[in-house]
Amino acid sequence: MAESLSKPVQELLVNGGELPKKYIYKKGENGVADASYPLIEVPIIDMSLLTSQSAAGEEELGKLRSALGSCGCFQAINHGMTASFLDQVHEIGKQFFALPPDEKQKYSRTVGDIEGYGNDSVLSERQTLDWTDRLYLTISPEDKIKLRFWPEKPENFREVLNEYTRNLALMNELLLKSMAKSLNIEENCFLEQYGQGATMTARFNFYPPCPRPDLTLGVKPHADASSITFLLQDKAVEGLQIVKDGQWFRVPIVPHAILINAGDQVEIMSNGMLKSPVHRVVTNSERERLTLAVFCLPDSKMEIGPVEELIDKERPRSYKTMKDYVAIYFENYQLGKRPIDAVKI
Ligand SMILES: O=C(O)CCC(=O)C(=O)O
Ligand SMILES: [Fe+2]
Repeated sequence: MAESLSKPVQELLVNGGELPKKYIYKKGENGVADASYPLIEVPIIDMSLLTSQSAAGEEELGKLRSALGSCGCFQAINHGMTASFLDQVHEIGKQFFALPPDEKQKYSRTVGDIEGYGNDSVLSERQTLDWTDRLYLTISPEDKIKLRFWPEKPENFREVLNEYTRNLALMNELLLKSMAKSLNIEENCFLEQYGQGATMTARFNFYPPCPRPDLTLGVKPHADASSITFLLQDKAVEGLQIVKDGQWFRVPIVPHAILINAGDQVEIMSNGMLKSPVHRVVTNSERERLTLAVFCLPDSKMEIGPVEELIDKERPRSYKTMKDYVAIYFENYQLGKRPIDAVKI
């Protein structure tokens, strides 16, 4: 079936009316039970300690390894960005979604492209759509940026997003090295698989209030195709949930921390020692929620696979080596499969 575009979620219920069927899961089918879910304790990691040669530095590397090896995520603090700067990053997203529909539509994505403003791609008639509108942008490298999708309002949008990108690019490099060190392998092992054409993409996720949280999902369960994902959560409104040991948990908000999770490509490169967690977003009937996810992706022309030093008798190779994991990801995602299973041995 050819892809079709649908009306922004934000505009669906402005004049009242019924929740459209294509957003509705059958009772219970969205997996959201009536009972509330427990909060998970997400480890907090002090980024400034990761480069320290001290005992505290060693300890932080140990925490990093155990966080990514168990729940697959952690809250990064002391990351070098001020609270007021992160508030600005959040604000540019909020202000964009608050613009009149005509203004936002100037940046609409087109059929077959994921970049730009829009909502879930309609790829099959049976698909249940996510209750969210998005603004999806390539933010690095510069020559892959498509400025026609970058809002001109608010005025500081481009400047703020560029500065955020520069900060996260440095953090990505620091983390890839720290992850390698924490696994006692040469610090450039993961970076070497990155290549020259590595990219970063940003996705502003806007979740309008939804009258039936029991029948919808903000984002259906998935793990990320990235190597590393940086999530700037909404400071005031919860919604993210994560699977650990087969159970769903709510992810707490830590204001001005960046929630960092391993994506599938780190799980693959680390031969499964670091985990790409399955997560979803639930809706709520009262408050809108805005988050910004930034995905770091290795060069699609590079071969990605488990680092040799992490393969041995006790831990045999668990994943194939491949190029362009993102393409494999979307092919399988559309078929309703967990993409990483397609590259498991
Ligand atoms: O909005 C969130 O809390 C998470 C969004 C997410 O999982 C994604 O954009 O991949
Ligand atoms: Fe995600």
